[in-house]
Amino acid sequence: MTATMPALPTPGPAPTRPVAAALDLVKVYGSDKTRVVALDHVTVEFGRGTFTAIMGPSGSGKSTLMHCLAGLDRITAGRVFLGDHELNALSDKELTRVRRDRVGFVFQAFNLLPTLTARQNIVLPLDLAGRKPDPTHFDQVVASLGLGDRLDHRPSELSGGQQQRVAIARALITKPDVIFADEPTGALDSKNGLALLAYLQACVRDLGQTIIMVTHDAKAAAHADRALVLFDGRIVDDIGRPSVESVNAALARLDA
Ligand SMILES: Nc1ncnc2c1ncn2[C@@H]1O[C@H](COP(=O)(O)OP(=O)(O)OP(=O)(O)O)[C@@H](O)[C@H]1O
Repeated sequence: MTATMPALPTPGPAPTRPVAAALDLVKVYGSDKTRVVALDHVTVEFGRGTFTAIMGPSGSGKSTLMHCLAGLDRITAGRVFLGDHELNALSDKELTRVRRDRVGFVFQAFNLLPTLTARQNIVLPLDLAGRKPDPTHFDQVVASLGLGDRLDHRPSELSGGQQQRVAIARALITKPDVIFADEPTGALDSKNGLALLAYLQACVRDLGQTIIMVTHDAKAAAHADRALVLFDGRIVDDIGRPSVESVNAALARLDA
């Protein structure tokens, strides 16, 4: 089932056609005494080919927002759009297919399958969908990540930085509408972390990829085009061209 994405007011500079959006999104966990409002009427849109960081204190709703936008979690109220789909209107089966075909994921723990080679891990989402990789795209992704001579290695034979690059190649291989990255540099040293962030920026700039990244790290957020700050399930700041200073100042205001 598809639906037209409504026009939403866009804060920040240079709006592009949105590829993901939440409209009056509410997510409640539990009931009665255990009831938690994790997202409290969130409205936001993400332009195609943009790189957004989601920040905020622990428990502010960052992961919940990412999971709802990615179709990993069902919403309580409101609407969520991804590509041509209104996720809340899809059956579980349709949602699984959209997630598999239209979304890429990169996690802090690289989540590679240990018994598969790098090559097999990269093409796994296509295998699961019964699709063959486009050889040109495969070669481009592998070359741009410098993985050409590592394709027959298993994850245990790769460094942390190389494993995370395999995870990014796996996320890129389906040409997804959005890549969701959850603390992608969390398990890397600062040199590998910076290299990874530079690569994510290049994916946005050169491939027009859309990336939404949850992070606690102001330095990581400063690599994005935009930083959203969440607090108590609401978006309280929306910073265009974030710097370490502007992000830290926004977080400091939360304590004031
Ligand atoms: N499955 C769940 N069941 C019940 N409550 C949940 C569940 N998942 C999240 N919550 C609650 O929802 C709120 C938002 O959680 P969320 O994980 O989205 O925050 P976060 O900003 O990602 O936090 P962190 O930075 O610590 O990862 C929190 O109060 C959390 O305890």
